[in-house]
Amino acid sequence: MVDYRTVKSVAVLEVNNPPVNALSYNVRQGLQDGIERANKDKEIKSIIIIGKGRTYPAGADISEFSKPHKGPNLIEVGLGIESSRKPVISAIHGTCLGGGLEIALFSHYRIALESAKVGFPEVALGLLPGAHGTQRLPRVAGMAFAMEIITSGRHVSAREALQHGILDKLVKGNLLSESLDFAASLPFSVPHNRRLRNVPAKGAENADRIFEVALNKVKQKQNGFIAPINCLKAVKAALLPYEEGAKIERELFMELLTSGQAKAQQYVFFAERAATRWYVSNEKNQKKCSAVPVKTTGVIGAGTMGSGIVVTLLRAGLPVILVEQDSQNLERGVNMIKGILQGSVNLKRMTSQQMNKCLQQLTPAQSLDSLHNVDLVIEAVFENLKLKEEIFGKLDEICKQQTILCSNTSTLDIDKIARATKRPDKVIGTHFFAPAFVMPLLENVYGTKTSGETIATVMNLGKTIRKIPVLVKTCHGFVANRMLARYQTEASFLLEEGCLPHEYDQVMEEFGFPMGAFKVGDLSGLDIGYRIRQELAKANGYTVTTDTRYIQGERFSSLADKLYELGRLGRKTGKGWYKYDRPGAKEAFVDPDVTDIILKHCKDAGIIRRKISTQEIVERSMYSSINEGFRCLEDGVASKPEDIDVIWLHGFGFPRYRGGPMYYASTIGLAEVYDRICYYHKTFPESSYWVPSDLLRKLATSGRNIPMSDWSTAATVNKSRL
Ligand SMILES: CCCCCCC/C=C/C(=O)SCCNC(=O)CCNC(=O)[C@H](O)C(C)(C)COP(=O)(O)OP(=O)(O)OC[C@H]1O[C@@H](n2cnc3c(N)ncnc32)[C@H](O)[C@@H]1OP(=O)(O)O
Repeated sequence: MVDYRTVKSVAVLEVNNPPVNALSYNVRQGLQDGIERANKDKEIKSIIIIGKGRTYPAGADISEFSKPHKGPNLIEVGLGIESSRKPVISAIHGTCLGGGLEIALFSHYRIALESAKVGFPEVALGLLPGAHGTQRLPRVAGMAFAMEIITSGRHVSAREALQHGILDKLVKGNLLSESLDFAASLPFSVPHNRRLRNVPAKGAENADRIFEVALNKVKQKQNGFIAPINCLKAVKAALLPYEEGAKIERELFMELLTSGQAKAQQYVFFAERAATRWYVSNEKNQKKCSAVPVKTTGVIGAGTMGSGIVVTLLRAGLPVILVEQDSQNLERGVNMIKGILQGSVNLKRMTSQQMNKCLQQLTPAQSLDSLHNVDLVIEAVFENLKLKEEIFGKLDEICKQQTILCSNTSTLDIDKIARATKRPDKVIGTHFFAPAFVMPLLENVYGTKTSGETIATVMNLGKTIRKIPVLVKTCHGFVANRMLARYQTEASFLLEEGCLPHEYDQVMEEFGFPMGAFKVGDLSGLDIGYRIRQELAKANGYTVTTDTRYIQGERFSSLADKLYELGRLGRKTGKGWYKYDRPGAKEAFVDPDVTDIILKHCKDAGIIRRKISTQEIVERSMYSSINEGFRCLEDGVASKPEDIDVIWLHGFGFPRYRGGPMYYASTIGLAEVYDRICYYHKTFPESSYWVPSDLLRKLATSGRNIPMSDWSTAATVNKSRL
């Protein structure tokens, strides 16, 4: 795991633990042994630590955090490096992160390739840099920079790291030979100030103010997370004598390590990577199927969704033909695209040149015929099956044989859309989330006949356009909207039973969502849900009015439709579940008119309102969704619980420190979740979604604590084998 060799009078310790040279037990042991051996060897004058392959160590081995500790810990290894009598140089390339950067800061010198990145991403794992990183970074880069880097977890370019004193030298070309030259230029002994423990933290004079500013920022931006706060406290402790600061860092680290948040965030790290791996059958899976190249694309529909998708494709360097029949709508769409890109320039996320390059790749068009030669088309028109079937039928005639046809539908059956073509193997759903140029999730939806090649291509496309692609099977609403429907329905029933929109939203925001369901409703527009309900009614042969209380025996709340019919469409009209200073404004105010509408609605329907507890709001919102999540696993619509969690984290802003709804259920305990679902089923028999999922029942009553990794297989085995 650490190869030891000598080059003239230099010992080279090369970490060899692919893919990212994580500091696993064997690596730590190898580094400790290597430093000792080099110090004992009279011929050796200096020591270089370097990574083999793509990177310098990118951090501790995250999978070891949940296992019993083995071998020397990172601090022991680091202290061994610092106390080495012979100078130790860290030679950095790739991503030098977390524990990797700590090893570099224990070293006496740091030299790096210009392309390297350094950083402390521990905060994203619910941790702090617990091997003295919080004590050492302020000693080279100052309190303010250390607080910013450690609480944001951002990757810092080598150039910026050099400017802030984290690196001593940048080099080009061969890192090892440059490091050997550097080593040859060093004195034989280690100067006092090259051992960072001997250096005071920079910025001590303004430390209190820096801390307060940083604390306010994390409270605003990372509300609910405990790690950023502990990170700040630990960095502040760097003002104390070294041993005292390190002791405080240790206490704050242990507090985090044993917290539920760190466990959830580490689960998310692996879930995000697992979600991009896909398996449908022995023939259709990631290992067997290759993506076809996508060099040219088309998007149909220049509305908000279509324009957002175009921006995402352009930003990834893909040329796009945007088709919209109506010239005014096309112009509006192109202006929207320009506006979004200009916004990125204003925020310094891209340069004007990059924006112009993107715009050169955009071809507006009014006829589908212009798509005849593209590799992949994404249809993003209004959510109407007939319209989509018509468009896919035409595309099938127009596009070359190999073109992959994607629908940005959020609910409709991909098999039905595919049947409108003679190439169902090349038809797939690509469900983007609004705003498409911001939201990281891409829910890819395969139909019965979608080929493995088509799936591989859109999963690959997801990565190319910097989204997190998750694969699910077609059904009404797929995973995201199928589960969300339960969440939203329960929210509307809770209003009827006793909550007000702001009371509900406050509870769910305290749970960790960035916005409660009613603020989200106002943001998306109440007309969207209204149209979907009317379409659904039409398709299923019933009518919905503001007096409707039941639909086909199921309880229904018409409150949202009442607001719609009063012209309260949300932010865009300045009135929705809340009121706003003006149309388009962001700040929501409680509106007494809405309270009156709700109270009258309840009175007319004969509903006696009651006080509803926080626990009931959270349980009904989350457990109804979780029950549906288990059904998705049961039906094979989702292939693993991680996929569901990633969909909620990146599609709906589920709090990362709770892991996702399925992980959250595992922390509550499936037996408890199942009991409460049974209780709500008994209490609300007119809402059939409370019928407990068979899979959940099997898992919850198995008498064993079945790990999440076995939930999907449990869907296919009978109870006796559980
Ligand atoms: C008393 C003792 C106190 C001890 C205190 C210890 C304090 C130190 C803590 C830490 O160091 S925490 C870890 C900090 N580092 C990170 O968080 C980096 C995480 N990794 C990444 O951000 C990325 O992987 C990357 C390095 C930027 C590379 O990205 P890329 O997209 O190229 O590859 P990935 O698909 O993300 O990863 C490839 C492969 O490697 C696995 N992996 C990556 N990092 C780690 C890790 N630190 N530990 C274990 N495994 C890691 C990742 O899961 C992928 O695996 P597969 O999915 O391919 O199986």
